[in-house]
Amino acid sequence: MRVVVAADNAGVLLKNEVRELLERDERVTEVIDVGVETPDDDRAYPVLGLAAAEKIANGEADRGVLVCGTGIGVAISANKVPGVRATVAHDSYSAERSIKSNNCQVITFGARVVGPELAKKIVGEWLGYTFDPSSASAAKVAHITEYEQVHAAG
Ligand SMILES: O=C[C@H](O)[C@H](O)COP(=O)(O)O
Repeated sequence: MRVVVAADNAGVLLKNEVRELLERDERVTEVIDVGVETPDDDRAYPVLGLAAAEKIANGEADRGVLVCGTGIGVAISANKVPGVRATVAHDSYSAERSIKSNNCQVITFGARVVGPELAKKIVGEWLGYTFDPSSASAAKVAHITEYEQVHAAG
């Protein structure tokens, strides 16, 4: 599994901790870090969230972990990229259902909301979940995709 990570300056320290976790996880074949790398880089969260989501949309990454102050801004941004489903998930159950119900490729965290140990525990669990395309949830996700395709810009 190839995982893209990104954060703004509010989330960079947590993102870097998650990146180290991912780099040690045998289920992860590649970690792509689109930044920021340090807290003095003040590029805004949409820049990073959109860049990461585009890696998924263009097939360079399978999943993403994005961090900002709340997790909300990067989730909104990532969801603007066609084909990408992203959500903030600060608890195990939501993280699990984000895959099994919603086939989200992206999980987001708020570094001002959740501690690093909880976030890393959730990421470890999240890596183990897969979406079942034959499940009852598949048609619901397909409804979103169909809307997106019908209303695609351009
Ligand atoms: O959702 C936005 C993030 O929490 C970001 O890190 C902080 O944004 P703000 O500076 O606009 O509050």
